Amino acid sequence: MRIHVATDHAGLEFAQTLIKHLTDQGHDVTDHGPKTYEPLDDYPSFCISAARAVVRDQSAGLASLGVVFGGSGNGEQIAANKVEGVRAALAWNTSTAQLARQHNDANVVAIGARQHTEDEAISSSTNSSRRRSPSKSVTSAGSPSSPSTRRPARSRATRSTDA
Ligand SMILES: O=C(CO)[C@H](O)[C@H](O)COP(=O)(O)O
Repeated sequence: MRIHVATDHAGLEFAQTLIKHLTDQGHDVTDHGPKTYEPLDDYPSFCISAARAVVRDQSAGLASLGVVFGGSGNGEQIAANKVEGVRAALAWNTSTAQLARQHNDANVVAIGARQHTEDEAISSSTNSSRRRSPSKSVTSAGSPSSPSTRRPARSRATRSTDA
């Protein structure tokens, strides 16, 4: 499957980890940037680029999905949804990622890198690439975690609403 990934500085390491994971799984991944850490970069252009690519691929009959990362995922979802033909869902656990595919036919998933561990984000991204199937089986995969561009994951009880 083709998968288009975009982020900003807040999700850069998550995005790079996911890209490696998906590439290792045999997916055809396009990185829409940013490629390097720039604390003042902003997410809209990256996310819109990925969203447009998903629509372009799907219009051509190709299996294609998008994943956009940010600190919260909120702005990234909003930006992606500006593109006609995109149905971007904010996933905050594996269940909401699955439901976004099963009930909403989402073609882009937005994930808040500062709200999750990398393992959670990869699980949500991986599961969001699966549409309703007879078995409804899901898998998740782990990955090494690197902390330099993200804040540590907090427990649900202490998690704040910052992006
Ligand atoms: O989640 C986001 C938008 O929804 C951005 O990643 C977040 O706002 C970036 O914040 P900062 O510039 O303070 O690192």
